[in-house]
Formats: sequence, structure tokens, C-alpha cells
Amino acid sequence: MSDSKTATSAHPSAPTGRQVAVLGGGSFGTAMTKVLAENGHTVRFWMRNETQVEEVRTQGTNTRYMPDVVLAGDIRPTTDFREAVHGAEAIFLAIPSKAFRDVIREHAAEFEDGQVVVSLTKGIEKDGFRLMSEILQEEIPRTRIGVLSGPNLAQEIAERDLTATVIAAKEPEVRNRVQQLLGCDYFRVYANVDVYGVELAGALKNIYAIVAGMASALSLGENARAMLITRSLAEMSRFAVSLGANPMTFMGLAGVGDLIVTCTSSKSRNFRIGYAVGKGQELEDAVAELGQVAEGIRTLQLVKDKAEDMGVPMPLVGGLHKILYSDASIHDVINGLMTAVQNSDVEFILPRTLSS
Ligand SMILES: NC(=O)c1ccc[n+]([C@@H]2O[C@H](COP(=O)([O-])OP(=O)(O)OC[C@H]3O[C@@H](n4cnc5c(N)ncnc54)[C@H](O)[C@@H]3O)[C@@H](O)[C@H]2O)c1
Ligand SMILES: O=P(O)(O)OC[C@H](O)CO
Repeated sequence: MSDSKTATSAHPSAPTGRQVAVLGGGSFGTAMTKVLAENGHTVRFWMRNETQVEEVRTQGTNTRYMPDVVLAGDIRPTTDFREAVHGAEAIFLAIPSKAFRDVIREHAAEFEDGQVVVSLTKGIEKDGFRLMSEILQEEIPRTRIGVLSGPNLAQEIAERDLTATVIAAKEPEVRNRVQQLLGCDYFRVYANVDVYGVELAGALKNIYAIVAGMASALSLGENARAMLITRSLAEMSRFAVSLGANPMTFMGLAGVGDLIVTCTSSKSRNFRIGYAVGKGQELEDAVAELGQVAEGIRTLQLVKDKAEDMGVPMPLVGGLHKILYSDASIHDVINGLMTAVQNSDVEFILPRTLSS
């Protein structure tokens, strides 16, 4: 947290009588709980660790994940899943992608018909390349599903820094409800119907944040950073469009917005992993030191395989994979990228003609 700020809660708004649930007691679950509680809603906050529940209940803190944050309002931490979701009009899931399906499957019977269930998770499942909304659709089709994604560093939201996000859902009622529940004077919620594009953008940008962290560690310069972010956008939208996403989604907050923040901020865990590796640290050591999830590492492997299967050129993904898993030197990979065939800038104007 920056020195000049405190993340103590504002006086919560008057109680609204609305009941919501947040599942997952890490950084983002804590930040979203804080927003919802400050907005006057009753928040059932589910996590698996009883000690953490006790700390939230008695101190209003979650020091393992957000050491400087004090929570206020009607927050009911619990390890009891049913108690958390029963009667909640909206359920927000901040569980890492690796555990997402297991948690939902184990508790599928506890969700109620028509409940609004919103994934906050920015990752992809290994088997079948499923996004979290697809897992929800498969495991709990009785519910109404949405996805929230955007330039949303948990720490800044907890500090009430001005932030915007995107709720993507097919049903207008789901979009409207989430906008009402979460929106406030420091948190704006925009709407989109391209669920797949919004969700895939959130997962893909984590890969490029690792690359950007490395570039920062090597002091490659501001021109290089602009090149990297822009070519990342070209690459991730090329991949997503080939899977059916709307290219215009990548012009929005969930696309270029999230890419910018994650590729430029040392508050991003993915960026920090790239920075550490760029400074010479082993990947496993960097991950262990972080102690929180950096989804981009898993996503990189899955996207590389999928892109190769589909024949979609992704030179930045390929280059990062070589650095992390084939012992290629960062300088050799950069040299390879810089001397590859020079292709078109915006592929929607001048189509890419070569596969390099
Ligand atoms: N932190 C952010 O700024 C941020 C912003 C937007 C989206 N997200 C996304 O939210 C998701 C969660 O991220 P985070 O920042 O909260 O991660 P985190 O590492 O801070 O916390 C993860 C939480 O998930 C819990 N968890 C892990 N496995 C579990 C299981 N099997 N059952 C129950 N709980 C389990 C952990 O105990 C921990 O409380 C990620 O997909 C991330 O990309 C994070
Ligand atoms: O800390 P990261 O790298 O997981 O990024 C957090 C958010 O996704 C930024 O929008």
C-alpha cells in the first residue's frame, strides 16, 4: 500500500437489506467483500481457513492477503458453504482457476435455482481449455452466470482508488443487478454481452504481464514497453477472435484496459513474477516468494498448446515459454523476435500474410 494512504473502510452506506456472497478469502475476494459491505449489503464471506474466518470476524482484517486493510460493514465470514450461499441474490467467486471446478462441483447442490453467480477468476482450466463461466454452465446450469473482469488491482480497490470494471452476461437482469450491487463513487461497472471475450481477455493478459515484468527488469525502455503492450494486444485478440470472441471487446476495459494496468504495475503478481525472472531468479523461487496466485504461469502453457493446435501465430507466448521452460536466454529470444519477418500492424486493416 502506498505510504500516504489508508485502506480503512469508509463509513458503510445505510444497510440495503440485500444479501450477497463472496467465495474465496484471498486478495480479490477481500477487495470485493470490502466494496459490497461499504455499499451497505450483507456479505457472507466464505473461505476454507477457520483461523482466517476468526480474524475477519474479530479484527476485521485478513492480514495474510491484505495486511493494511480494515473491513467494516455487515460482513459474515464463514467456512460453511451452504451458510454463505443460501438466499444470496448474487454470489461472487474469487477462487483460483486451478481449484475452481472442484469447489463448484463439491458444492453444486447448495446453489439455488436462478441465483446470479459471477466469476471474478482470470484463468483457464487445463482439461478442455474451459473458461470459468463454461465450468459454471456445466456444473450449475440452474444458475444465471456472469463474469467480472477489467483493470482491477485488488490493492487499489481496497484503497478506494478510482476503478472501473466490466460485467459480462447474456441476461440484462444479471448485468443490471451486478452494476447496482457493486457500483459506487470509486467503482464503476460497465456492461458487455461478450462473455467469452471479456473472460478470455482477463486470462490472456496475465501472460503478457509476465513478459512486461521481464522487460522492466531489463530496462528495455519506454518505446519497447509501448511496442510490447501493443503487440500483446494484437496477439491476444488474434487468438481470442479465432476462438469466437468479439474483437471490439479488446478495445474496452477488459481488453486493453486490463492489459495496460497489468503490464505496467508492480502491484500485479504476474508482472512481479516476470520481473523476478528477468532479474535472474528461478521461476519456482519467484512463485514461492510471491505466496499468491499468478494465473499467467498456468495460462501460458495452455495457450501455447492451444495456439499451436489451431495454427495461430503467438510469438510472444512462444518466446516466454522458451525462456521459462526451455532455458532459452532472454536476450536470444528478444533478438529472435526483433529480427523476425516484419508483418502488418493492425490485422483488421492489412491482414497478416506470413505466419512468423
Ligand atoms: N488480486 C487481484 O488483483 C485480482 C483482480 C482481479 C481478478 N483476480 C483473480 O481472482 C482470482 C483469485 O485471485 P486472488 O488475488 O484472490 O488470489 P490469492 O492468491 O490472493 O488468494 C486465493 C484464495 O483462494 C483460496 N483457495 C485456493 N484454493 C482453494 C480451494 N480449493 N478452496 C477454497 N479456497 C481456495 C486461497 O485460500 C486464497 O484465499 C484469480 O483468478 C485472479 O486472477 C485477482
Ligand atoms: O496481480 P495480478 O497479476 O493477478 O493482476 C490482478 C488483476 O487481474 C489486474 O486487473
